Amino acid sequence: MDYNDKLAEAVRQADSTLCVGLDPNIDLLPAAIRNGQASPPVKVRTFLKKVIDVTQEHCAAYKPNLGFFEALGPDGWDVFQEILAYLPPGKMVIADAKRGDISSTAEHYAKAFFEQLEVDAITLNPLMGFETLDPFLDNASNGVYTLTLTSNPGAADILLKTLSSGETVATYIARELQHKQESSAAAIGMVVGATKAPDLQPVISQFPASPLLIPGVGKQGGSVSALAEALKNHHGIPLINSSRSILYAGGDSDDWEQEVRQSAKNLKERISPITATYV
Ligand SMILES: O=c1ccn([C@@H]2O[C@H](COP(=O)(O)O)[C@@H](O)[C@H]2O)c(=O)[nH]1
Repeated sequence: MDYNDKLAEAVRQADSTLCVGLDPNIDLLPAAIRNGQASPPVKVRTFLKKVIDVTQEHCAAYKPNLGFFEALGPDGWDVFQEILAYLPPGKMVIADAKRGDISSTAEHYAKAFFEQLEVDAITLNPLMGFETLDPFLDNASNGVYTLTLTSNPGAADILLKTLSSGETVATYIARELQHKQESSAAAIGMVVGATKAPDLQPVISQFPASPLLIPGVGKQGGSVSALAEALKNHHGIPLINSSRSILYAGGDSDDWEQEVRQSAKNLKERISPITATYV
């Protein structure tokens, strides 16, 4: 199935555009797991499986961020694979890896993520140029989310700079991605930050059919209502990601799983006016 069809089906099935970010920070795990005797990779595996159990009814997608698994050392890769295998069928799986390199290297990243790990999508960094995306784009069932206007303050350092043409770098990237989509089988999506909602419209309007991956609600403080306004004329399906505000909602409470479940449910409900325009 094409990436955009899989995405539409996942959103329809869950009646949700929520993407749960899987960013397992060993220091923030609930006390009941953190203080146990198991090794850090085992603790992370136990934690994430419980998170997946209690959030799956509320989300369309999961976004594991590779950095958190790599930080576990050699076992981290095994945990990553075990978690991928544990994710329920029908959920979109986006590897947040932010890769980007010359084509002979990028070909190997594409093989690793799409052929070995079999994720649905990967995040890519376009700073080395648009040809670096090519190795990821030959299969219609795959998606890529390209950093376009990121949620962090440093987006102002490059992505919000104005070019001599008068447009921002982010707007230029979005327009180039729209051109690239015309000759690509895979779906080309954009990563845009909810924290940048006031600046989003001129960017995403360059590529209105592009699926969007939107981090920045929750701990980064992005406003859901400002985001809804920015997305008003966008046709590509958005996935709205939150990681820490869901994963660590339970703190050290004995009932932490219920609080994680409730946090995912609450965010699903808050973004439901956005979801409603895509189901
Ligand atoms: O512009 C970007 C791109 C990626 N991220 C990633 O999303 C999550 C956000 O985590 P929260 O805990 O919900 O803040 C994290 O994995 C980032 O690396 C981003 O925040 N902004």
